[in-house]
Amino acid sequence: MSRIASCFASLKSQNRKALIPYIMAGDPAPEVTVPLLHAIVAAGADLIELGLPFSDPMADGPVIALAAERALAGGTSTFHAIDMVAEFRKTNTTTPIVLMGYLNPIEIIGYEAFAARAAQAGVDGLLLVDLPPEEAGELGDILAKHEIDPIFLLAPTTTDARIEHVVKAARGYVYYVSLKGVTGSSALDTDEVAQRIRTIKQKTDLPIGVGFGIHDRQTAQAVGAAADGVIVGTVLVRAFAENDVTEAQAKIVAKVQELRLALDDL
Ligand SMILES: O=P(O)(O)OC[C@@H](O)[C@@H](O)c1c[nH]c2ccccc12
Repeated sequence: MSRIASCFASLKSQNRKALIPYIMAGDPAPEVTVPLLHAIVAAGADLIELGLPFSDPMADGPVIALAAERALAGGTSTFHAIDMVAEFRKTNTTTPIVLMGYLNPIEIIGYEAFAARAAQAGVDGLLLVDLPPEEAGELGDILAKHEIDPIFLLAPTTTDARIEHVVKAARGYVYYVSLKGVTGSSALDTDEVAQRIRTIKQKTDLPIGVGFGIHDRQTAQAVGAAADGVIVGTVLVRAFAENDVTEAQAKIVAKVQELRLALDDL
């Protein structure tokens, strides 16, 4: 069983929901990331989405786009991000890590070189925002060979026919984007999210993680009641824009703890 599958299976057997923080690799500096990964696991993260810095992150709002800029300015590349996972794996062999980014840097590296190195580092999944399953062909085969789960996005506007198609190509979990717009948007309609999750669940047994707009106890509980996991990005990443590194880390840890308690109190 993959690390992602066993993570969700173990949570399910305990009737708990996955807490999935998103952080940007190398934000604001390379040496910050690995200790932060360990700290958020200790604070209650079940799985981590690690952002790959990219210069044109079109699905991201200003908070995460600025995090990518800080990471790039600090010298973090896709390979550096993979090395951070290898470093993390020296002392953590259970928490799944999904790399999250855009296709371009991976095309430049080459699919095989990327996947081989990511798999060796202990990466579990890959989500490329601008790569729909229809276009994943060759990369999909290479990821399968290296046992890296391809994660795909479903949006409020995805038709039922397309949901079927996407979930067939997906492994690990399905990422349902709770609202239209870019990361960091608010205006979460939790009733609509719950209804969409029911529709998706009729078409797949994969766990469903929901992200966009989750930032506090109330939004985590409302979404966590319907989904298998909640993904939280902007409210964490923002800490680095507003504080020095030590304070930012403390705020991120406190927020992860708050969300963990909220999900365990459902
Ligand atoms: O930032 P939010 O609203 O908490 O949503 C999670 C999101 O940031 C994270 O999963 C993510 C970061 N970059 C993305 C690009 C597309 C989809 C999702 C993402």
